[in-house]
Amino acid sequence: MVLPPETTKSITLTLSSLMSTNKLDKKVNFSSNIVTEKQNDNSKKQLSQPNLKYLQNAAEFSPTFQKQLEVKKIFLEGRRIAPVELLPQNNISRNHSVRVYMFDDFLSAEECDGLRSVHNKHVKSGSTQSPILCFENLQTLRLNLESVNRSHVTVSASDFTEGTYCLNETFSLQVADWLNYNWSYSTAFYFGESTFSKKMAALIQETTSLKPENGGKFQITSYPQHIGYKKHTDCIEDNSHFRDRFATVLVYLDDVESGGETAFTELGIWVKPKKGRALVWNNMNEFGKCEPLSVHEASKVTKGQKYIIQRWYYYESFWALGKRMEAPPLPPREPDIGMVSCDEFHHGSCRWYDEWSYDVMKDYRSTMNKT
Ligand SMILES: O=C(O)CCC(=O)C(=O)O
Ligand SMILES: [Fe+2]
Repeated sequence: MVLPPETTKSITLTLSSLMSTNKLDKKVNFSSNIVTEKQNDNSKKQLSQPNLKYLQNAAEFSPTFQKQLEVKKIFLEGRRIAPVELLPQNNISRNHSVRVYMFDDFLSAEECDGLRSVHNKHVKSGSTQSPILCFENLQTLRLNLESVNRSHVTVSASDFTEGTYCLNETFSLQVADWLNYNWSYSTAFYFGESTFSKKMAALIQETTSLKPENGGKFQITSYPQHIGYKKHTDCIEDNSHFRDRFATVLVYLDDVESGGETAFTELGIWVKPKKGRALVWNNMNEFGKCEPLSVHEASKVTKGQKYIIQRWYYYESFWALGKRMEAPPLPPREPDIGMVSCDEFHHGSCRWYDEWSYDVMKDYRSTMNKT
């Protein structure tokens, strides 16, 4: 999916105070960890001046690079956590860098249950109001409408609230209804916000060599029945910079009754969700090039629900990576309202998020495109 919220480019717009991550460092108790900060009422905020401290910190930051994925077996708390390489099941030559590994029992049943429960609570409290819907572009909005037999609804750029790719609250409600609320739900927590985040980052480092400082947020996602996520790469093909997702770590937090497999369509690899099972793969090669063969999809859940936790590891780290940033001032919105972001129609799906990203803003995106 194309959603790089943890990018340094936003410094040209705003970004002021950053919360001290340690403030939220509580005991393992999962429920206290996810998004304890209330969203401010951004509707009245103007773009603030770039914060000097931020700019200084960002300028002084020296990146670390993650160019390899090296897996190994460990024993932890009575569990044997061992990698199994999943080999391409079609005739594709091995002349590419993508490696896919599976570890069963990566997380314990208690950890999976704790993460699911905190995610559910958080989604419930965040979805008391219908969310605002944001789209990759106008064409994505059109194609989404077409997919639910609403091609007769005429939409234009003026349907997006000024400065954004988001619909206003009333139109969001209408489109959400047409789309039948068909999306997955993501909640996030950040390194240092809990002892669990540190434990998980250390476990990943030990088993895969992926450095905690190259990791982004921890994202828990649930897929209701009939929902999946279309075929996509986690990195941006032909990207001109290295601040992109080198590797993905995904752990299934429960079994799924039917469907919900992660399918690497080009490699012919197909993985069934199983509670505690991790899937780890690289999306980019050692030279920082996005590998099209890493393309994958979340097949639709046909019965039950699916839960995963993911963390992306970036080829080149940057100062804002893995830090909870202040939410963007646009679009105007009620406090605590959720966001649904719909990625480019053919390479992504719609997903509800508990936090707002700068990606919804037009001027942010034009800055991204120019740099
Ligand atoms: O849920 C899955 O199996 C894959 C999810 C995924 O690829 C993503 O969110 O980028
Ligand atoms: Fe993905």
